[in-house]
Amino acid sequence: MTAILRATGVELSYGSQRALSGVDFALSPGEVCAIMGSSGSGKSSLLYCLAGVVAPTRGDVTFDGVPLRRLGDDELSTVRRERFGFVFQYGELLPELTVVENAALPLRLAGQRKAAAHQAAEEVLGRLGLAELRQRRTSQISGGQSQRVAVARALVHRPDVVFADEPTGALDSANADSVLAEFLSLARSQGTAVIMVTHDASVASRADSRYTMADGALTGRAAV
Ligand SMILES: Nc1ncnc2c1ncn2[C@@H]1O[C@H](COP(=O)(O)OP(=O)(O)OP(=O)(O)O)[C@@H](O)[C@H]1O
Repeated sequence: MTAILRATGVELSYGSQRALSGVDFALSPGEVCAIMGSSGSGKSSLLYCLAGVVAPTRGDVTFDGVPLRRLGDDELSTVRRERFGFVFQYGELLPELTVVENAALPLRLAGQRKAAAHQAAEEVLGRLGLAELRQRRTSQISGGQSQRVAVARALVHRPDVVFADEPTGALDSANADSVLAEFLSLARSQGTAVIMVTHDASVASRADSRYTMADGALTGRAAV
């Protein structure tokens, strides 16, 4: 199958600090992939390069057949906003907005009207068991609920790829298990590919494929 996202010979240096060296990577549409590795091995740096947040020092990242470095800033922002989704360790929600407003944000930023955006967001929130909290401000919900809202926001616009950096790292293990299961089940049901960075082997075990980063190189892959 043609890769939706591909890295070829990607290198990244921060000044004299080499973070990535010669990374090759390919993600199929709908594939769930986990990237493990010790602290400082380059996992977040790889995620940033793959998501077009940081430009590699050398090599190419290609999304849907187009090298990201050929895109201008506006085109790259549009790809990130409309074709990608993001989940971070602490949710990173906007506390002054309600649950449904947070979840609907990608659709509103893409120009969708409020009623349609909120309807789509409520459907996703319902699938994550959050329907009753939809009018609550996100400063007034629990950590597990916040992370579910972050998952809803990452998936609501049916992106091609979701980038998840320690998506359940801030949760206790019971909560982490259920949020992860709901996240991956929703992503799989809509054909969204996922790249998760994780320190947790049980999180990685739920992926279709697993890589390990060591010293800026991607050293192993095991497709399930
Ligand atoms: N902005 C930066 N400036 C300089 N060096 C950086 C910067 N960001 C990361 N690094 C360095 O690049 C290397 C890779 O860092 P990166 O954050 O990608 O690792 P990581 O595997 O995600 O680590 P962790 O699991 O601790 O989050 C490390 O040596 C780190 O110190």
